[in-house]
Order: sequence, then structure tokens, then C-alpha cells
Amino acid sequence: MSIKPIEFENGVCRMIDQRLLPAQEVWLDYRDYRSVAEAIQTMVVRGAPAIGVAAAFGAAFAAAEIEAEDFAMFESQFEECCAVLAATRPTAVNLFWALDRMKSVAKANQKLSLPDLRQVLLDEALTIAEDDDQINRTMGAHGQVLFPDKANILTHCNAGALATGGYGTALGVIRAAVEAGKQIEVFADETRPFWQGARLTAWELMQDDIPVTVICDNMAGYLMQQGRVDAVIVGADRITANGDVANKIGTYTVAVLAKEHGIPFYVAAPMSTIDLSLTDGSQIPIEERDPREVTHCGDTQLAPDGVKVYNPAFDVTPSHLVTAIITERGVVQGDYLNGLKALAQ
Ligand SMILES: CSC[C@H]1O[C@H](OP(=O)(O)O)[C@H](O)[C@@H]1O
Repeated sequence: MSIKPIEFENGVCRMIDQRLLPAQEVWLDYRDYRSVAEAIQTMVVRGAPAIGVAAAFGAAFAAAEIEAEDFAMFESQFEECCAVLAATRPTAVNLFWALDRMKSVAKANQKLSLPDLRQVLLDEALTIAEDDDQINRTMGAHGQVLFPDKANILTHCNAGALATGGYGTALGVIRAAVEAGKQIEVFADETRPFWQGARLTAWELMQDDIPVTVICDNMAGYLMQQGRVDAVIVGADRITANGDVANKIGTYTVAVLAKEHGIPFYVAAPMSTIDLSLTDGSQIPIEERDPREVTHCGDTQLAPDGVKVYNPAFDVTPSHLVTAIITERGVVQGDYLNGLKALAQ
């Protein structure tokens, strides 16, 4: 079934509050770009593709608020609003891809009346959301052939329907394998400090009756050492031209462990996550988040007041640790520089 975390109806964008899952399913209504920006920054909505979809609706709301006598005046204000959305989180390139696409569509339709321009931009946001679901299903079909029947798959964070327009990237490949009749069992890293694995991946997979076992992040190596992991699959927030992969913190650790144990390490991501403007992962901005995410779990204090905290939300896995990159345009292995460039043609 795979949930759609973002819906749009009658001028209102509804997003499930992913901070409250799995305990509560609460949907929040959004009608303006600033509140959408806050939802992205506070991780009501999260996951690279989902962030792009949310930002697109945010930009459409911005267009609806702007009053301008000509396109130059509209464009100037529209760029300011998009800059507010762009400032929310720095790592997932899908955010910037979506905003650039909305700005390009505005420029391409600058001759339209303001009401018609607003409608075109809303239609573009709806297209971005609808396309994402199909992109994930196509990606799933490409990737599932890599999984043998009766495979135990480890995943990190949540790269599922909740992180996308629906269906998921890494979890989309898992869903596609199950839909192809394969018996797949999933081990989900809890993924501290935001717990996307324990809270979101486990919830999603149980909704679909896909067997899932939650493990602490520090258990992944022991599981591999026991021979209980056949493959690893994760999502991505930004992939550079050489195939380096920025993803949730802890992904690099899992990739090194997989290499040590001769386990394939797959990355599933749409073309909108691939940033050919960056030559390698050292250039990817890594978000650092509130120390409270580390020192507290809800109201429970886990570290002394005043302790120093380092809370990078992502890390970068070098391409030599990546067995294959799965996209909606096909699977790339080995020569990522030429392979990704060819897919992007
Ligand atoms: C297909 S989601 C990609 C990516 O986004 C997540 O980060 P966050 O939960 O902080 O938005 C995680 O890195 C996923 O793998």
C-alpha cells in the first residue's frame, strides 16, 4: 500500500507529521510558503525527494501570495520566497532541484497573466509529486533483480514512501522485490539520533506486511559477521559526478562494514538526487542539527547539561564502497563518472 506523505487538495497541502510516527498519525495543513519552510526545517516532512515535493508546493503557495504589476517584479519576489525555502536544509539536492525547476517554469511562462502563471506553477508542483511515485516504481523494477529470493536486506534510515512522493527509493526496491514474489526480510537500523529507521521504516514495512527487524545502529557489524545480511540498500540525499554518496549519518559506517564482509552495498536514488555539478563528495554541504537531538529522546535526557555535542545529519560514502547506484533510468556500476553522465543525457 505505501503511504503518500504529502497530499494536495482544495488549495491545501497536507503532510503527515513524521516527528510523531509511529505513535501518532497526525496530518498538518499548509497554505503558505513560510510554514512549508518550517515543516522542512523541523522535519515534519523529511527525505530528499519528499523535501523536493514539499518545496515545490511551497513555491506554488509563494506565487499565490505575490502581487506584481509585471513579471520582473513577480520574479524578484518569487526568488526571495524560494530563497527562504532553499535555506531550510543544505544537503538534499532535491530541494534545490525542485526550486530551480519551479523558477524555470515561471520564467518560461512569463507572458501569462498572474492568475494563469500561478496555476501553471501549481500544476508543476502537482506534476513533481505525481512523477515521483512513478519514478520510484520504475527504480524499484530496475533494482529488484539484484536481490535473490529469500534475501535478508539491511537498510539504514528511511528511504521509503515517507521520504518520497510515495513507494520509496531503497524501500521501493524492496517493495518491488516482494511484488515480484521474492521472500525478503529486512533489518532496519534504528538510525540515531532522529530514529528514522526504528520509527519510520519499521512502521512503513509493517503496514505492508514486509517482515522487518529493528536493530541498534551498533549491531549491524555483528549481524554481518554472523552471515545474516545478504545485501545492504540505502537512499541518498546527494550523489556527485564520481558516485560519492551523501546519506544519513551512519551510512558510511555500514558501507565500510559491508565491504569488510563482502556484502553488496546498493544505493537507490532518482536522477534528481544526482548532482553532476559537484566532482566529489568533499564538496557536499553537510547539515549539522540541534544538539538536543543527541542529548535528548523526547523529554528523556541522555547526556549531561552543557556537554559538547557534534550532530552531523549526514555523511559521505566514497564511491569505491558502492556496489551499484540504482536509478529510474537504470543501474550504474563501477565507472560512475561516465555511467552517471550517460544516464543524465
Ligand atoms: C529517499 S530519502 C533520502 C534520504 O533522506 C533522509 O534524510 P532525512 O531523514 O534527514 O531527510 C535519509 O538520508 C534518506 O536516506
